[in-house]
Amino acid sequence: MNQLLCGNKIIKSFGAGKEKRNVLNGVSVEIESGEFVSVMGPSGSGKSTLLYALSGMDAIDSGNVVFENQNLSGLSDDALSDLRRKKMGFVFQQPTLLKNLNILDNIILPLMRDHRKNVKELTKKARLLMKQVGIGELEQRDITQVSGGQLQRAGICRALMSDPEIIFGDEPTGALNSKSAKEVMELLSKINEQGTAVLLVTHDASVAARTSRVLFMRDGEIVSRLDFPKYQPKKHEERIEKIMGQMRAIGI
Ligand SMILES: Nc1ncnc2c1ncn2[C@@H]1O[C@H](COP(=O)(O)OP(=O)(O)OP(=O)(O)O)[C@@H](O)[C@H]1O
Repeated sequence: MNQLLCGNKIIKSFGAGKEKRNVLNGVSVEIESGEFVSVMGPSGSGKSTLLYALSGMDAIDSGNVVFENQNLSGLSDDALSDLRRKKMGFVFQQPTLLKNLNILDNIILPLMRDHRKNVKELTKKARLLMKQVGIGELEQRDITQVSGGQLQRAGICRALMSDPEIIFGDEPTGALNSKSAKEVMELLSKINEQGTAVLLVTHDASVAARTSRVLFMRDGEIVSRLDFPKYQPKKHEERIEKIMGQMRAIGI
């Protein structure tokens, strides 16, 4: 596999003067093309901050982030947002969809800037994705007229519109009931099997158990990791046990 994303000795602080505090303390992480990786750790350990640093959403104090051999800090703001729009997809705990647009328009909106003349093509693609994730009937619905799980699936369709190399998920199942969470994880697994790398932050060992590598964070550092073989449903509980055991062992 090829290296897709690499963070080297990332330091990120918040605040200034006496209030300044390092939230990432020299974290290094490598993600290969097509990998499925999760990040776990206590609240405040820096998981989301790491995700935002690796995706170029937040600037870092020192170290570097390299995506497909490009150092993100060497890119102009325009080039960086272009790269993010074309190569990265984002799925958040609460999908940031617009209330005055229906589901379909929300899904195609981010790419309208690149494809002004291709609304028809974008619509076709969005419809295909919606069908694949099981929300094909909902395109005209307002975002207030669907369930949390359906909304998250719409968020995933939006993230997939540009055929990204990687999807970043910040607690993508955090606001869902366990059934919807399981469905969303099945969907992310399917997307990963089709070749898209997925990096997600989660508090849920059952979510992390679907991934093939779990990174454990504490105080702004990756303190441990677990690598798993190809996912097998019958080994799910065993994987959860391993993850919980590792967390106990390192005291998080
Ligand atoms: N914009 C910000 N300004 C100041 N402090 C921040 C900012 N963003 C995050 N922090 C602080 O950085 C630390 C790490 O936050 P982060 O959100 O990365 O943690 P986390 O591990 O994802 O936590 P959680 O599991 O609760 O979401 C926290 O102490 C948080 O308060």
